[in-house]
Amino acid sequence: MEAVQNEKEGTKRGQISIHTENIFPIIKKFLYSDHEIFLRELVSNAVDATQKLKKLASYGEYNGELGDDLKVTVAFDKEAKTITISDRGIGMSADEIQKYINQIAFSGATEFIEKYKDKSGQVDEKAIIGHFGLGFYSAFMVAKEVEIISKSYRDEEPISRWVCDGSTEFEIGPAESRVSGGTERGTDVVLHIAEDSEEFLDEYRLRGILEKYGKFLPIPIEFDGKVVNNTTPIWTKAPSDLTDDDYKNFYRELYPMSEEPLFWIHLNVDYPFNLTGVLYFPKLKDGFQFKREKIQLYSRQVFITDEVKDVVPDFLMLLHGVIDSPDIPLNVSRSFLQTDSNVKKINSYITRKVADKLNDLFKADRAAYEAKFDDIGLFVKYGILSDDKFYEKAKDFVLLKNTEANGTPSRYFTLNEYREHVQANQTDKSETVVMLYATNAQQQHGYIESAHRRGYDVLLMDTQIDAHFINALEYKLEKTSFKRVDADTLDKLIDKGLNTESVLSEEDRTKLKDLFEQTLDNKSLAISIESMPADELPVTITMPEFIRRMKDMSALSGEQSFYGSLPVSYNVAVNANHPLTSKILSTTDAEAQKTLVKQVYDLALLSQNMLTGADLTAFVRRSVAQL
Ligand SMILES: Nc1ncnc2c1ncn2[C@@H]1O[C@H](COP(=O)(O)OP(=O)(O)OP(=O)(O)O)[C@@H](O)[C@H]1O
Repeated sequence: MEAVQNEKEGTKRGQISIHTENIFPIIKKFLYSDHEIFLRELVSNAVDATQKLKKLASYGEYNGELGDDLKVTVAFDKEAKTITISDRGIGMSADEIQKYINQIAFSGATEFIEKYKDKSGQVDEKAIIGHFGLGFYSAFMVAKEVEIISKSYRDEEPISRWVCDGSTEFEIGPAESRVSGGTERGTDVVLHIAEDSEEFLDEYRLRGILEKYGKFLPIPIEFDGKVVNNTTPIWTKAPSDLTDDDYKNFYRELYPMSEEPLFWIHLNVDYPFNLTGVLYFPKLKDGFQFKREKIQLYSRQVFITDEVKDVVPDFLMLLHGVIDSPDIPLNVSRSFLQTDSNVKKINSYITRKVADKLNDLFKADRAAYEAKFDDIGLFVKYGILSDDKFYEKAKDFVLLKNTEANGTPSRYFTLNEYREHVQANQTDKSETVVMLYATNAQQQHGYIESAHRRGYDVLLMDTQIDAHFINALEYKLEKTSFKRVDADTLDKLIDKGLNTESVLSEEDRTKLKDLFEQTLDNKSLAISIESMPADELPVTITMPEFIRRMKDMSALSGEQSFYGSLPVSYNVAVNANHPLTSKILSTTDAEAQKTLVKQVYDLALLSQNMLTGADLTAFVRRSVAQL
């Protein structure tokens, strides 16, 4: 540290000096955790160099032949233990090599953009990948020695050769020819692979890396005589130039084994950040059997990662597709992504676009939207749960589906429509609209039917996310509560304050309760005698809403929770007004009375799909004996 005496006595000011010898090994080791990245960096440089040449030609600053095949070639030699990346781009003179390569972190790319910014006002920053002036050095993660043989596009410059063994010393001098033997413009980067990196001297491995990172690079990349990339992926084109088939084909290119997507969104922004991409809504099979990490993140057509956790809102992680943004740097780190303001903006932009698209689909063709809703519903509900801004839009297009009633097929409603639909008949004495739902139309059939008989409507909430969804709706919607049809007796589910008269005396009620308690002899059952309409079942088993819902919610989160570990409790409501109840009371034979109690209780279990094993066998025997 150099230090100078400050005016104030005893205080010194200084400047920390960094020595390249010290920092070089650190860069080599920590620049990228993944060594295969070297190829991405070097191929990106070669693509950049080619793009720059095209740019110069378009500005009239390069008048030579561009050649038909402005491609980048990757080759390897197992014997010589080399990997060579060659391009026919702008090339470098000896001075430029000294300037761009020898000065770490002095990026030629940044300088290039600066220089050409004002030229025509249309320098395409997006076309230039490099930004940091560090990428080249990733070569030393796998090579013990690196050669650059380069011929500048300027005719007067001779071919130069630079060699460095990864120390801070290098050699530079003239060369006779390029690696190909010719003297044409462009650059060869020859890596002499270190012993611990010989795994890269393998056709399969190299092709894999090229296909992973370079699948959509804008300049053809040739490996082993074949071009590995598609230089004009659809996200680089204007939506108006694309057909549905183009989008579907591209989806297949990305995910060869997948079913056709439901629909897609073409993203395209250039202010306040740059972003293009196509997001697909996949067909989701059976609730939550989806795979995350399906969205691929690119920066100027270079693949970066498929961990888009911070760029894409969590609830949209189920989407598929690509996002390309030059505003996301190549060497991204998690902590960077989390704090970067562009990333936050991208996140809310994507949320908005998705909401708008869904809204458009809903408005444009409701029937088609409804047909897809079973698949889309998961995104929409998940979005409502996780993002208030999304909810603000989604509340108009999220749909509720009811169960079919007496031959009336089920229908979809928006939140407002549904409220309208049930308000008159399902408002309780505290002015709360009670929305009834079933989680399994088959298992809860008996309860659904009883509700329908009273003219109530029952929603179907049969996806795993629904417990959370209705919980969220209860918070968001005023004076609304959701109750599962079997959460209580109907009079209590929607308590209108109208009590059905009981035909039983107080004494009979106590007697009946004691009789059920003794006969069923189960401490976890809460038995009550209720005055219900005579045409409802003699016994109804219910499961209180709150604990059950909490259990359902914790089941989805997969975590052990307080509610998850609670035992299920059941309420047994005996219908005081049912004729069988009077019959039980008037039966004088104690055994016959017990049999009746067991029988009506088992019937209630049976209707709830809860009668199994030995209890079921006993019930069947008992029933047969009575016939
Ligand atoms: N194949 C090449 N042809 C011409 N110039 C090149 C080539 N490879 C590297 N360069 C020059 O060397 C510079 C430094 O390259 P380097 O990869 O270290 O950084 P960068 O590409 O600018 O940024 P990044 O760190 O993002 O890769 C480049 O900006 C470019 O000017």
